[in-house]
Amino acid sequence: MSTAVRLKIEAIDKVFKRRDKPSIEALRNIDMEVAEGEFVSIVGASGSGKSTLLRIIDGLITPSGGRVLVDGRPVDRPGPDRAVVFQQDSLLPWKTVIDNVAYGLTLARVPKADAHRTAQRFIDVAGLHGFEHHYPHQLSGGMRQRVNVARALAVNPKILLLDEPFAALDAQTREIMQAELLSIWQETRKTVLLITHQIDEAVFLSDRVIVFSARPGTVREEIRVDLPRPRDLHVKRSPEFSGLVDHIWTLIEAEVRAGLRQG
Ligand SMILES: Nc1ncnc2c1ncn2[C@@H]1O[C@H](COP(=O)(O)OP(=O)(O)OP(=O)(O)O)[C@@H](O)[C@H]1O
Repeated sequence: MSTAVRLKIEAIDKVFKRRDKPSIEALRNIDMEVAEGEFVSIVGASGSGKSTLLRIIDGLITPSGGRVLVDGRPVDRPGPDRAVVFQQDSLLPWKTVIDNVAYGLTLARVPKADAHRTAQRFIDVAGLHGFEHHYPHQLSGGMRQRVNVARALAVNPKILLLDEPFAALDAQTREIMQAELLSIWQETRKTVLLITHQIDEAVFLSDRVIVFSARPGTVREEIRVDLPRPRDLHVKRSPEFSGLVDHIWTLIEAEVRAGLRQG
């Protein structure tokens, strides 16, 4: 595996200033790296600043201190090198699947035939072959999220940022989507940073899991996941898998209790 650093987070702090109310320190001195082609997840208690960090990486929020580097170059605004998938799908309801997936390319003035060819490739990768001309309302929640992932990949970003992409799905669909995401990742080998509340999801998908402390979010621990790849859902029944999940659970539980004591 390549060890080139694709994403570097250097000493990121974030304090939200609020009118007539105390400021909120969301993140404190976050340092982390994601290698090219690596799949990394961040887990942590609610309010530990995970989404804030993802938005800083995407360039939607300005940090109070520190910087984000992609391939060694600082970034401070959204750009085509980073694509985000959020919990709620952001598909255009009046456009078909293929036009939704091709949308970013058309905005970048890629000729329609080329845009559709690329879109078709990622529709196939995402297991949506045959649904190209459906509209979002004709699809299930899981399928809509696959369209979102296909759309994010179609613009060929260097980094795919996933913010709780399956949180709105039921438990069974969510498990299937985890396996689908893994096969998409195995095929494309994108650099991925995922935020999730589900510890088992993080362990199943990732090369590394980063556990955040309660607010202000700091890196509490980094856990390498050495489960063999390619993985399928059966790996969740292995003792190694359960051991990792238990360990992360214990860390987060301690943070949640510490957070509750702080109020
Ligand atoms: N725009 C904002 N203005 C003020 N406070 C904010 C703003 N955005 C986030 N916060 C606060 O910053 C802290 C971190 O929020 P964030 O959403 O990043 O946490 P999170 O770890 O993603 O939480 P969750 O897991 O519940 O989604 C929270 O206390 C939140 O209320």
